[in-house]
Amino acid sequence: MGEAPVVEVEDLGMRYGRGQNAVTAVDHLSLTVAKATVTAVLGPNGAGKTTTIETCEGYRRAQQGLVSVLGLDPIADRHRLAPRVGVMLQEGGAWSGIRPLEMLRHLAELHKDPLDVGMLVERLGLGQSARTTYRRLSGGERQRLGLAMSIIGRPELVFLDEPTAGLDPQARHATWELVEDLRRDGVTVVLTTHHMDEAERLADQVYVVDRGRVIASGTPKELTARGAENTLRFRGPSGLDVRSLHAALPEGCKVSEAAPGNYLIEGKVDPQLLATVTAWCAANGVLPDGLSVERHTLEDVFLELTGRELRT
Ligand SMILES: Nc1ncnc2c1ncn2[C@@H]1O[C@H](COP(=O)(O)OP(=O)(O)OP(=O)(O)O)[C@@H](O)[C@H]1O
Repeated sequence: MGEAPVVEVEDLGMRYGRGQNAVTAVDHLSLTVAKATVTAVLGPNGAGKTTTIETCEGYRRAQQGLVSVLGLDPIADRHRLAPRVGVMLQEGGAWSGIRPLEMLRHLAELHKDPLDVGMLVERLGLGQSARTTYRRLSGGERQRLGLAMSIIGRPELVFLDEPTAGLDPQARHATWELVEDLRRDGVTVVLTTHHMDEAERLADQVYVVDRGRVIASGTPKELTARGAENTLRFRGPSGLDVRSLHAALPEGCKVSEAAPGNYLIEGKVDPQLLATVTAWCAANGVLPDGLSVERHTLEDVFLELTGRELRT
């Protein structure tokens, strides 16, 4: 038997409003989070990620199903959970007149063994804004402060709602590194994101959510290994005879001219297939330009499962 899950959501159902105007935000959603792992809840806007995570944080009561956090009930056991769980909300969480440095020092005093305030300020690039009042901080600065506030007390478990939304690349990377350090220190992290690269980079386990339901789950590797294996692309003159190319390839490969002069081959892309394609090109006097074998991404997985782009 492995260790008990840190977070367990079973058959969660959540609706907003009543009667005809009711909106189903979360629909029979189940997920399990193991200790000292990073779990990403990945999905487009409105998929139900925030509602799910807010239920785990004890801000909303589960209308259907069960939610357990560190073996406790997020609402009934709120006071026992508070010192053990860090929460980064999508919006704010600090008073408008307070400065980041004051806020962090204040929180540090409330904890027995806080992280070093200076280290957090430095790592999250908050040095410049450490003495600016909260109301004057940029969205990205507020977000980085929110992250610092959620982890300063060395929680066992952290919930991060869209931790890198709107951050510049440098701040995104600083956030990712911090999350990786948390995992290394044995902290369990649950985050929501609509960036598949973030889920691919950080998560041990990904739950792909759409319209309130989990439509796929697994490690990033497992998820991207399913369905169409790989894609081979090349550019050439437009109007090549794709039927002739298709006939040269093993059964099960799809060939298309995705845009004029842009050719796409989907299927089991192996060295043999690559050799067949280049031989066909040679026989037809075509010099393939920009020939590339592309890995299946979580973005492709989402597209295949829903017929829609992830970033909506
Ligand atoms: N307070 C509310 N009242 C009514 N409907 C709501 C409320 N909060 C969320 N919803 C609806 O519930 C659904 C799920 O929203 P939720 O915020 O959980 O999704 P999300 O995946 O977190 O999206 P985002 O990435 O935009 O935050 C959406 O259709 C949303 O419009």
